[in-house]
Amino acid sequence: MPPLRSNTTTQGRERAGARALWRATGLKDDDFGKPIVAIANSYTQFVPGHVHLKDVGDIVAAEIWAAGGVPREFHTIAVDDGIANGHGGMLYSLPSREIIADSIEYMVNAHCADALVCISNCDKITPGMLLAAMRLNIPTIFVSGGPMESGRTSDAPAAPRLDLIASIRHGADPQTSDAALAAIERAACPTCGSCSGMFTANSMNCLTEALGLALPGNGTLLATHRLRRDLFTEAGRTIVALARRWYQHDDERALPRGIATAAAFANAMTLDIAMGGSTNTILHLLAAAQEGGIAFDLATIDRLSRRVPNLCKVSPATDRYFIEDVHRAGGIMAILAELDRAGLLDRTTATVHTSSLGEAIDAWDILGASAAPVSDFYRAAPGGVRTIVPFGQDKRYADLDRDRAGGCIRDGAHAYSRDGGLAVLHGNLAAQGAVIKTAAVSVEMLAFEGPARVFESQEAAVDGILGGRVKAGDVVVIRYEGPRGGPGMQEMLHPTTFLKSMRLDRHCALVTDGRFSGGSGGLSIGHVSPEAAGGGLIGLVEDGDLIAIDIPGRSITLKVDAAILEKRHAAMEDLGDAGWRPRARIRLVSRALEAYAATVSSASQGAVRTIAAGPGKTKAKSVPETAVGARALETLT
Ligand SMILES: CC[C@H](C)C(=O)C(=O)O
Ligand SMILES: [Mg+2]
Repeated sequence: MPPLRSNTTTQGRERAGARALWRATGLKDDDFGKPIVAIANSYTQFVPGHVHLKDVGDIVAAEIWAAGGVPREFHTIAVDDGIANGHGGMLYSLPSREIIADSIEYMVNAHCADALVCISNCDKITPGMLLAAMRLNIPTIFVSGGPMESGRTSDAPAAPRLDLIASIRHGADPQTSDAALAAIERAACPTCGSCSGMFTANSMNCLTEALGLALPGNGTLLATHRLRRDLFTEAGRTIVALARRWYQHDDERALPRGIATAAAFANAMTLDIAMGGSTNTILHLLAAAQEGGIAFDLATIDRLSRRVPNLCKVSPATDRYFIEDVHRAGGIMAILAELDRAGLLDRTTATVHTSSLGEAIDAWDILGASAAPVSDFYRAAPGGVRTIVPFGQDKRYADLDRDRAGGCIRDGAHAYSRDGGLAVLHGNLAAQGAVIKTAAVSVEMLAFEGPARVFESQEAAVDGILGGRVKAGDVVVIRYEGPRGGPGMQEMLHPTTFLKSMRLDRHCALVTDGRFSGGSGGLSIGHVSPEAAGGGLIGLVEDGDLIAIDIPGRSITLKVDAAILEKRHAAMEDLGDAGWRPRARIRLVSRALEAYAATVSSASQGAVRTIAAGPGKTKAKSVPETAVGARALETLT
C-alpha cells in the first residue's frame, strides 16, 4: 500500500516545524494522518465561467471534512479567451494552459498533497488541470463551473436564441444597426457559466465525463441550476473515497492514469468527433496524453475520425441547439450510449463514479431501463433570468428530448454524417497534419480550391477581411501565428467570424498555423504543422498560389510547381536569421512569452513543452533591457 504523500510533512519529530505551520492553517491533532486533498479552484471575476466559483471550494471542502479528509484550497489563474481574442491578449491564452498545469504541480508537490479536486471551467483551465492530473497521477476528480444559459433578445417562445458569437458577428456586420447590436450584446451572455455553444470550454468539460474523470452532467448541467450544487458535494465525497481506494487498497483504477487510459482517450476522442467539439480539444488531448505517457496521437485521431459518425450538432455548427439542449437530450451519457449501441466505445474503462464506463452508461442513459431516476436530472432547464449567482434556480423542461431521429442527439441510423465532426488533413501544406471541425462546414464547401490571400498576422487578416481585400473564392492564409511563431498560437475567432459578418464564410476558406476558438465555423483549417516559424511550407505561400482542400479525401495541397517551391525555400534560407519570420510585423513579445516560444513544440504534438533540445531557437530577437523590462521586437524583413 502506498503511504500517504502527506506523511512527508506531517510525520516524525523532524517535521515538528511543518506541523506547527499546518496547525496555523487550522489543522488539529487528529487531522494528521488523514488524506490532505488539494482543491484547485479557478475563481476569478475576469471570466463569466468562473465569476461564480468564489465559494464552491467551501462546498467541496465541507464534504471532504465530513468524509474524513483534510481539504486545502488554492487558486489558479483563468484567462477569458472571449475577452482576449482579437488583440495581443490572445498571445497569452494557450501559454496559460502550461502556467495552470505547473501551478498545480507546484502547490501539490511542494506540500505533498494526497489527492486533488479540479474546479475548472473555461478554455485553458480544464486542459491545464487535465495536464496536471495526468502529470501528478494522484487521485483526482474534475468538477467544472458549468455552462451558461443561451441568450434571447425577446421572451417570445419563437425568438431565436443566441450566444457570444452573435455579438462578435454583428459587431462587424455593416448591416446591423447600433441599436440592434446593443440588444444582441445585452442578450448574448445572460448568466455565469461557460459560453453556451459547443465551444472549447464545454467541449473539454464534456470530454472529462467520457475520460471518466468527472461525474455525469459535468459538461451540460447549467451553472445556474440548483442540481449543479450536488455535483460539487458529490465531488467532495468521491475524492476521499478515491484516496482511500489508492492509499489503503492500492487500486490503480483510482488514479488518473488508471482511469484516463489509452482506451479512455479513444472514447473521449470518439465523443468529440461525434459531437463536433472544438478543434482545441485535439491540441489538449494530445498534450494530456503525453503528460500521462499514454499512446494517443494525431494518427489515432485521424483513424477514429474516419469511422465515428457526427451524432450531435451544437452552436456554432447550428443555430438550433445549445448546450442546454444537449442536457435535455440526456447529456454526454446519451451520446455515449448511442456510440455504445453503434459498437464504437470501450465499455471497460474506469470512471471516478462507477467501476466501468459501461456501467455508467447503463445507469444514466435516459433511453435505458433505469431512465426514471435520471430523467429529472436531465430535465434541468434554464432559469431565463440574468444572473451571476450559481445554483439559484430549479426550472425543469416539461419533457426530455428522446428524439434520436431528428432531435439534438441522433442515433447511428440518423447521423448527420457517416464520418464525424472533426477531421485531420495532410498534404504538402501540412506535412505533419492540420485539423478542421467538419461539423461546422456546409456540404457545398467540403471540396474547395482557390487563390491564396496571405496575411502575416491575425490582425492583418482582420483588416484585410473588413477592408474588402478578401474576395469570394479566396483561401485566406494566416501564418506566423503558430505555437512558436505567434508565439502562443492565437485563436482566429475574429477572422472566421468576420468572414461571416462580410457574408464570405460560405465562399472562402481559411488556413492557418494558428488555431480556432470553439466558436469558429466554416471551412477553417488550423494547427497547420510544421508552422511557418518552424520552416513549414505555409511560410512559402504567396498571394495567388492555388490551394486545394479536399475534406472527404483528407488533403490540403499547395498547387505550386516543386521547382518554384525549391527556389522560394532557398531564398528563405539565404535570409539566415531573418528567414522564416513574418514580413513587416511589429509585435511586442514579452520575456514571459519568449520563454514559452523557446520551448514549445508543434501543434501536431499538442504544443507541449520540449526541453530535450535545450532552449528552442526563438525567432524573436531580444533588445536591451528597458525601464519596463526587456522587450523583444521582431525585426522587419
Ligand atoms: C466562443 C469563443 C470561446 C470563448 C472560445 O475562445 C473557444 O471556444 O475556444
Ligand atoms: Mg478559446
